[in-house]
Amino acid sequence: MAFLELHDIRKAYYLDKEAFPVLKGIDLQFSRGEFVSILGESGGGKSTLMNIIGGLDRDFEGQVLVNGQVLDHAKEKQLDDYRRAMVGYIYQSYNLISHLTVLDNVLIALDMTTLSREERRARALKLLDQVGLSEQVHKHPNHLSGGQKQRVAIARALASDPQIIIADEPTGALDSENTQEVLALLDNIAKDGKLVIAVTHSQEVADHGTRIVHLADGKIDGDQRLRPAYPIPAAPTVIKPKQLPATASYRMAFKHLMYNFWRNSLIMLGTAIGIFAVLLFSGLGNGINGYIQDQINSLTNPRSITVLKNPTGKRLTQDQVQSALMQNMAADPQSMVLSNGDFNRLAKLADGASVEKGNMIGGYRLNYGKLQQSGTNMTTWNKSVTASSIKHGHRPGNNEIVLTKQQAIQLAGPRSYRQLIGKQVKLSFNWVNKQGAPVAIEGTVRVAGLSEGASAGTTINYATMQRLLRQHDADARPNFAVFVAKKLSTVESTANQINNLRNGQNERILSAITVGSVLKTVNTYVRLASTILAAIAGISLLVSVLMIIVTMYMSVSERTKEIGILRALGERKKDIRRLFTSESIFIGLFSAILALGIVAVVSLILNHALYGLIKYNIVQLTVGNVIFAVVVAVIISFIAALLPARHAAKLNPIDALAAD
Ligand SMILES: Nc1ncnc2c1ncn2[C@@H]1O[C@H](COP(=O)(O)OP(=O)(O)OP(=O)(O)O)[C@@H](O)[C@H]1O
Repeated sequence: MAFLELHDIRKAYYLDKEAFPVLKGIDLQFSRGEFVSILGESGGGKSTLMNIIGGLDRDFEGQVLVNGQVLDHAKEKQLDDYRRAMVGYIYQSYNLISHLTVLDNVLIALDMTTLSREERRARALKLLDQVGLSEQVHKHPNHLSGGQKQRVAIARALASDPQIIIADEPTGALDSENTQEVLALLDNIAKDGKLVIAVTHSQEVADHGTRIVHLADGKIDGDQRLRPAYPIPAAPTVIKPKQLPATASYRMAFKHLMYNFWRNSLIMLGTAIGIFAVLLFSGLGNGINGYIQDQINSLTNPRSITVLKNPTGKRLTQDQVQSALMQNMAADPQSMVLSNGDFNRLAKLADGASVEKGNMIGGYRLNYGKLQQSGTNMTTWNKSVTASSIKHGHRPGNNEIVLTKQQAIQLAGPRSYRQLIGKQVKLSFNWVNKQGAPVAIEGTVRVAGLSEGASAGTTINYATMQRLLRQHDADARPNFAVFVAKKLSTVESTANQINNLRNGQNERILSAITVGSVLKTVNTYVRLASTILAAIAGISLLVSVLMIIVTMYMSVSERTKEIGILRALGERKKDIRRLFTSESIFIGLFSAILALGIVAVVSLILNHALYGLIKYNIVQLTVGNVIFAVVVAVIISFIAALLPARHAAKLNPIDALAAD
């Protein structure tokens, strides 16, 4: 039984539905140990026949039998396995992969065998030594002569120990000396018991083989045996094939990335800028949010709830409470008075650490020497105010007041405003007595400190305020309360309870103001700003994605021939797809690392530059942000590569090999 049989092989190419028959019924039988030369005029169909024998062409009629088994050319997977296990190719134009070294070019065929890493390397080096290239193994193909390139191709074709070697014009591009050497190598391969089929135009080359088959007009018109086939060795070495492992694709993708290092660096830089924008804006979002919280918390104790009388009886929003308070405080101060009953009810609420009484006045005047200043709101010092809101001096003790920096500047001038601390100022305001008649209040207080910042306020010692009011026979009953919760987590629910306290007429009696609800409003704006920033970052990320897509498409068209070579070696569509997706994932991953580096430097600079101004690190990246950026980078680079990789995998191996 012949090792390889061709039965009635027919093939036509179609141009606008018109058939151009190239092979018109080929019947041939080949045995191992033969060195067969296929001769014929140009365009006679020799390469077409080789593609069919080599399992690259699936579109033909007739049967190919290997070892008595029909090769089902309808099944692509079976042909992949056949090429991987059985066929080694040698081409006229060598078809080496330019970005791999000589050694790696041979190793790619060995990646699809069950040999261990060391065995693969040892075999590749041995084969390169046999073809006389042991000194050149670390060179890239473009540093070799034509003869040397063809010898690398022979070593690669032999690497996985295939039984059939197909050589399409193997000496076509070589001088006579190299031609002789290559022919001797091919003869040696046949001597090892392999089937060598070489296509040639040259009678001289054909005469070196054991048999010449002549092809003319799509048919065999001569089959001449020059000498007997070589005997087959008793126990041939068998190297078992296996499918390409994923790690081999990753390795190759990485090597390609490194080979085009500078070009890829630019692409990675471009992608990194997109990821950097995402990271920076997330970090800024965190920082601004944290800064605002910090500012508010430093001015106001977050566990405190300011409680006011609700003169409307209805539910009020925080804004309504503020404006109702202002109106009532001016028009009818007594409507805002909190009764002992109110305080008792507050004291009974769960989770209360303390309930404090406070007085708040609407309009007042301050006099220092000849200068006067009027203010709109002053409260007694209470637990909702934190000591850190006082930037100079200290909290108001007995007979003391804390002014805002602005007030101090108006009273003492921008240069010497701080010297106001410790000085006496005259405080005057209008209030009412218990009967509701107006009373003018006047007293002298010492400036204890100055508050500064967005929510800086004027505060006076509670006992001092009480004394001032009583001295003038004014109504000294408290008009606000400060409830401090034990836990931050219950502040909002307690505030709700306070808002829901009702009198006998089922009217709401109190309104609660918490810093949490102020924070909520602020956070809404911060979130809005963050969303806008995220959208900008998203756009730059989209540009990055498009860049990767374009790069990958360019890469596929540049590497079309390589795709053909890999398919001829037995790689599956899946392997080709993975080659490109993994390269893209590497780009994404390295871009993310680069972006992290850039954002680390930029945030360091920004934080350093702004710290002096705001005493806060304005860019704050969390581990979550970093993980998110890396994951997003990997996912988008994978998605970006899907279409180009699919396109690469779908290429017809014969067309890919024919690419320039
Ligand atoms: N993909 C294709 N589409 C259409 N026609 C094709 C295609 N490939 C080959 N042909 C035609 O089929 C014929 C046989 O081509 P083939 O390459 O097999 O010839 P060949 O004997 O190897 O020629 P050469 O010795 O010049 O390489 C030629 O006329 C060629 O133009």
